[in-house]
Amino acid sequence: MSRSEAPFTPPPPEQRRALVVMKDVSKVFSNGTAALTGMSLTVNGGEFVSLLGPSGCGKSTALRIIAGLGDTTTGTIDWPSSRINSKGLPEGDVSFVFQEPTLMPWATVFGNVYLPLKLRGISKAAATADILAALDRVGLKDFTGAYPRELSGGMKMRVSIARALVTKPKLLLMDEPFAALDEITRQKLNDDVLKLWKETGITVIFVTHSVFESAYLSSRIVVMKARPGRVHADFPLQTSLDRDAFYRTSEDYRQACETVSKTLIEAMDGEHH
Ligand SMILES: Nc1ncnc2c1ncn2[C@@H]1O[C@H](COP(=O)(O)OP(=O)(O)OP(=O)(O)O)[C@@H](O)[C@H]1O
Repeated sequence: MSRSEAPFTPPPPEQRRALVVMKDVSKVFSNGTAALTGMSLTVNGGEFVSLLGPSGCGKSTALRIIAGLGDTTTGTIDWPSSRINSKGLPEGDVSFVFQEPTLMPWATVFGNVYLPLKLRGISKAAATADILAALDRVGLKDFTGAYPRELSGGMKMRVSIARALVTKPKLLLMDEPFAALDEITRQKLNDDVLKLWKETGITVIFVTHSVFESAYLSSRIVVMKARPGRVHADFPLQTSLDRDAFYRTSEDYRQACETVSKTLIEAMDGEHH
């Protein structure tokens, strides 16, 4: 990537309308586990927010609740800038990418990306342009006819991202999407996701265990604390540099990693390792 590109900057104010507002959310599972308590978080349009924290601090639970994949015990989730359906969910505005690509092995790359549109009753002919555009975005337009077994782990994850993008969501929720990939593939996918974020203006909430990954990707970091899960720290991460291979070896990045790392250690203070 050339150094002449615009530096990494947070989205302009007009994009920064609240997209999702989690207010005082608690979650107690039926076995009595208090996964979240009093969690409040407002994510604005155009942000790239990483949720970071020790194992079991409720990152996935928070993401699933935002996605409507689980109820809150108390508290509310509001979508101030979305149209809400009868289930209280923002119709079509949210997509989820899991750690496992969860592709259908019997369907081609094209068929896998078609699925969310098929479920909405859209014909293949009407969906084709959007499917190809989503595959192009993740660099897979030459693999439409391939089957998942023919793809590498990174490519499978790209298909999973294309499937999430094909519905043109405002918000992309990613739960440790690259944790199972090797380091080089992971860095490549980090760059691809950043490019996607910059080019489309999509809002991302990204769950990760990695200080380095969160410091590389995010415009804002939310560090959570465990037992019960809650927000420990919430801060923006700005830099004068574009985030690319040069950024990875820059002083700005080193400082960002140090800040995130110190905050994470604070959040884990008192835990037994
Ligand atoms: N369906 C469930 N039933 C009971 N307890 C659950 C359930 N799902 C999660 N938990 C518990 O809730 C707490 C938060 O879990 P969660 O998976 O949200 O944490 P996490 O921060 O994403 O963890 P990790 O980083 O290890 O993935 C944990 O103690 C977990 O064991």
